[in-house]
Amino acid sequence: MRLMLTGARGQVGWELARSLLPLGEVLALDRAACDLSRPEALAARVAELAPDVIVNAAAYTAVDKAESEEALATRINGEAVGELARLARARGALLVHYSTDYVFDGSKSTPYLENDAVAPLNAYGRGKLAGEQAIAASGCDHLIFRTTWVYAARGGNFVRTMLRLGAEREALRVVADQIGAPTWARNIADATAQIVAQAMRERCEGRFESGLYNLAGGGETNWCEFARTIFDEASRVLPAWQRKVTTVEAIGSGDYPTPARRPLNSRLDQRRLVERFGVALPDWRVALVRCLEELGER
Ligand SMILES: NC(=O)C1=CN([C@@H]2O[C@H](COP(=O)(O)OP(=O)(O)OC[C@H]3O[C@@H](n4cnc5c(N)ncnc54)[C@H](OP(=O)(O)O)[C@@H]3O)[C@@H](O)[C@H]2O)C=CC1
Ligand SMILES: Cc1cn([C@H]2C[C@H](O)[C@@H](COP(=O)(O)OP(=O)(O)O[C@H]3O[C@@H](C)C(=O)[C@@H](O)[C@H]3O)O2)c(=O)[nH]c1=O
Ligand SMILES: [Mg+2]
Repeated sequence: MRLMLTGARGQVGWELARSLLPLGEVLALDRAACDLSRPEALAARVAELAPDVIVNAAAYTAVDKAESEEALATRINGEAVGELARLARARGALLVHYSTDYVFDGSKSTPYLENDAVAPLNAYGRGKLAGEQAIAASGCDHLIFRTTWVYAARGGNFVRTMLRLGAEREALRVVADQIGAPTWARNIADATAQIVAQAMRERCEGRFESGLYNLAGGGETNWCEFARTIFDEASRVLPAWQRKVTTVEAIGSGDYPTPARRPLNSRLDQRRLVERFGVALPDWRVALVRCLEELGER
């Protein structure tokens, strides 16, 4: 089996490049090798690589910057995704893609189900929604995983930002009214590999059905509690990390102005994934400790 992987140097892409290895030949492409800001160039790349599966881990993920670059964000997260989907459809390949909790406005009082009404609050969310819709419209065989609050030992993410700030400053202010579940990129990648293996068997047997699935860490928290947990666990398992922060003040979103609005409720109900694939990601605290331990081994 030939698996074309885009965004191979991103948080999820980096982990996928390893997790997908047992499935076949992984054709891992970074931004230079496959640039989604040029959708018109994708057809030649796909023809050349002849993949059975296209795993799209590339995305424009700078949420605040997207407010002033919506056209570019939407070209990458919407138009290019539609082009990949049409190319997958034309050659009978399976498309695996990731989307986000930011397709929702966060006004629901319980965790979001896959078929809840979407209403993105920001440009990034609108572009990601356009990508989801383009895939559905293409008619290709696909799996879309909506994930949330992704972090990893490498790349730009909240955990690494907090480790940096917590070693520099005595006091931090972090929003406590946005709730969700941190998700370790490693867990996303491992779950993806297991699910793709199952999906390819189902396709051989002619009983595969495309679908959209929530895929997020277990449990729930808010950004402030997440930050405090990062500091407590890092103090315990990362001896080389010099903790300076003593106070993490819980604030409201209104006290932390950003260009992009963010949903207050980012919780994604995991039941559909469990029922269809028997896959559930570990509790966010367990995954965080594993990731920090790995950072400490470097
Ligand atoms: N990060 C998060 O919190 C969340 C992410 N997601 C989704 O999960 C998926 C994976 O995200 P994640 O790994 O966290 O994101 P990252 O930002 O870590 O990685 C994205 C990768 O895409 C690459 N990229 C950016 N622009 C282009 C382009 N024009 N052409 C090709 N590649 C490009 C980046 O390249 P370069 O390294 O050169 O910048 C980077 O390697 C995405 O679909 C994202 O929308 C969903 C919910 C939460
Ligand atoms: C650095 C910092 C952030 N914050 C807040 C801002 C924001 O509400 C929250 C998290 O900050 P981030 O910049 O990591 O948030 P953000 O980049 O919006 O994270 C999102 O990324 C995209 C790609 C997604 O798809 C989402 O699931 C989500 O993970 O913490 C503070 O309150 N204090 C701080 O010191
Ligand atoms: Mg971010």
